[in-house]
Amino acid sequence: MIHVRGLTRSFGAVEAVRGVDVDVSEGEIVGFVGPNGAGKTTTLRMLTTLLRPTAGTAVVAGHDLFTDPAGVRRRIGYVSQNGTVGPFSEVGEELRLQARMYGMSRAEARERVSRLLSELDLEEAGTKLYAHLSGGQKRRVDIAMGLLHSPALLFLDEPTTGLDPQSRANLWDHVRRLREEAGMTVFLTTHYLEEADALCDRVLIIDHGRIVGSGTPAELKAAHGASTLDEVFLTVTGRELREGAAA
Ligand SMILES: Nc1ncnc2c1ncn2[C@@H]1O[C@H](COP(=O)(O)OP(=O)(O)OP(=O)(O)O)[C@@H](O)[C@H]1O
Repeated sequence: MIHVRGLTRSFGAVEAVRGVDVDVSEGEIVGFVGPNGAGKTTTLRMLTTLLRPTAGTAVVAGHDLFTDPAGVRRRIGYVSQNGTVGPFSEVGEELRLQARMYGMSRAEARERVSRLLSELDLEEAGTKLYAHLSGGQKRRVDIAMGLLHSPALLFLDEPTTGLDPQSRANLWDHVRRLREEAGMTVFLTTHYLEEADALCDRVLIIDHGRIVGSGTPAELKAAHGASTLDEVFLTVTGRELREGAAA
């Protein structure tokens, strides 16, 4: 679903991403972790066609990132940290409007949105303003927005940041269900290593623009003689993720 070699992006003298290789298979949930400024968002923005790489090759969801970015966009969903729904938009209406922009008829849009709202336990949220929802509901609405066109591959940028533990667990249940019921491939960034450990099939660790660790959580722990991913992270980056996050 993702095959990337040597992906690179500089901003002037700053080498944000320095030759990253990524392979993600269909149906995998892959966690992308790293300290602040490590290059996660830059990588995500490149993989989702929002930022042009300086170098590298990449096939994302079956389309070449460089020669067919529109093909990539048709098959992926991207949920950014900020979301895209206006605070004073009525959730259902906004989703239906967006569905119409994807070319659905009025009836198809109504059907698609009501199905997504139901799948994401958002039935009650449909008639509310986005600003009036809980943090967890907002994140699920953001995800619904990213799923309208039934993408095969979903990118989530820190989907659980700022949520309380219960809402985080609930969100993860939904992410897992997307994979189980729709066969969705999910590539996400997170600052919570215990979540990545419990929920990701594989984890990629990026630091200073390079991949410094990759494998299943079990493989990573075994390779570093660690009992938690936090310990692995400390070993490969020389610091704790939360320290990085706070910095
Ligand atoms: N538009 C830009 N112009 C200049 N430098 C940039 C730009 N975007 C990112 N950078 C730099 O590139 C590096 C990687 O940033 P990036 O946002 O990808 O990191 P990150 O891992 O996503 O961090 P965070 O966890 O804070 O979101 C940083 O040094 C950052 O300052």
